[in-house]
Amino acid sequence: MTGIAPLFSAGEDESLVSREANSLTSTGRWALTGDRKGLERKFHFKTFKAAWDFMNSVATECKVQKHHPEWTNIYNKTQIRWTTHNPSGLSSKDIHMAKFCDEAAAKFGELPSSDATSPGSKEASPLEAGDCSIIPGLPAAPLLSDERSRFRVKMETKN
Ligand SMILES: C[C@H](O)[C@H](O)[C@H]1CNC2=NC(N)=NC(=O)C2=N1
Repeated sequence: MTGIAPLFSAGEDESLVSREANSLTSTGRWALTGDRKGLERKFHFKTFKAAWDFMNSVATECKVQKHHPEWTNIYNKTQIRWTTHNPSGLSSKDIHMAKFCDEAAAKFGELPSSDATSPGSKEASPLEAGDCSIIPGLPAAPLLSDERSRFRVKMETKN
């Protein structure tokens, strides 16, 4: 793969994590995050229940791995970012969880969706997809603290 190299979590086998990250991004589904410290992708399911069951199965593996996602869910779509907070960067746990997500999503009937591409693409984000959209144009995987305050501002300006 050409393209930008990840920033690895300290102590990682960089050539191994790099190869595995490349193989995940080469499918076109996972993308390196803007800060190069993580991988992210969207998952699209038929129903909210399927998305939620998928997230529950990922959550169970999170407990096993002691590793946690940055994610959002809106209706039948889930956007997930895997990055390691400490030490900061991309790690083998992120790779493991990304692969786990791909396998779990298939089990829960992930839809082949043109929308399930890298978040930076021009495709519609879950919020733009119209299903449960409250604020069109809000980023799909917001940093919670930022977006909560943006949400408040939006709500306040309505009154
Ligand atoms: C003690 C515990 O294992 C750590 O705090 C874990 C928890 N989950 C984690 N999840 C992620 N994504 N990055 C971490 O550095 C991390 N650290």
